[in-house]
Amino acid sequence: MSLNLTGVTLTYPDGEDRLTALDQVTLDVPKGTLTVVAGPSGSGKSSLLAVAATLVTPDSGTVTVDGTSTTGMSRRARTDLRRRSVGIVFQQPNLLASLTAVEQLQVMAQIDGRRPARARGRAMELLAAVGLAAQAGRRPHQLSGGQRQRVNIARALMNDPTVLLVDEPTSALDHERGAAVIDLLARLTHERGTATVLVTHDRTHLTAADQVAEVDDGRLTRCALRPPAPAANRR
Ligand SMILES: Nc1ncnc2c1ncn2[C@@H]1O[C@H](COP(=O)(O)OP(=O)(O)OP(=O)(O)O)[C@@H](O)[C@H]1O
Repeated sequence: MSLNLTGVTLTYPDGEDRLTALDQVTLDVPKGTLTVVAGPSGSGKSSLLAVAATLVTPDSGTVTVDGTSTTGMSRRARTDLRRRSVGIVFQQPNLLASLTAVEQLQVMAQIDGRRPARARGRAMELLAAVGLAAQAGRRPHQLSGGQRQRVNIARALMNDPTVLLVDEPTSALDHERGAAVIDLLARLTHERGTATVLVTHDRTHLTAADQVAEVDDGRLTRCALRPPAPAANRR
């Protein structure tokens, strides 16, 4: 398993009381599979993603990323684990206005102290993987919303993460472009072997999932792993 949550409970302060955002959530996300987490607004989807990203420490339960339990880890160790093993795609691409598509990716490698020439090669390879090789020199304002989200996804893959966490990536896109982004995420997950968690309120995205997890009021109400399709049918 590349990502495992076991008995995770997370509460937030709520006046005199505590609000339970996640209630005893247990979820396994194997490598090379796409888990779609669906649920209504306020059900705990973003909280689940924040805990899985090790950005928020749960009150109880364990989070294991790439075989490493995060229980009792220092903040520094969690940051290192995140940089090494986790890619995060936020809802809004948050691209830097002055940088070209390829530079958006290279910046990630520079932060990690990798060699610029190698980083450029990897950035170009990833842009090609998301269908944007020809747009590598364009700045964000010269790209469509769907293309910007593709750059965002490619950027999250720069550190070759084992775990890919994606928060509502299609909220700013029309249905057709949104579906294309979800198909892309499923393909990249299978090709690159990431353990991917996609959070959405759009139930049409469930069809792309290898595993469907439904959250309601902080509880996992359904979690079903689909049998893999015959090899010939998989893209
Ligand atoms: N920082 C916080 N402090 C207090 N309560 C919070 C905080 N963040 C979230 N909550 C509450 O925790 C619950 C779960 O919120 P969460 O953001 O995880 O839901 P969600 O399913 O992602 O919702 P949405 O689809 O609207 O983004 C909600 O009741 C929310 O109000």
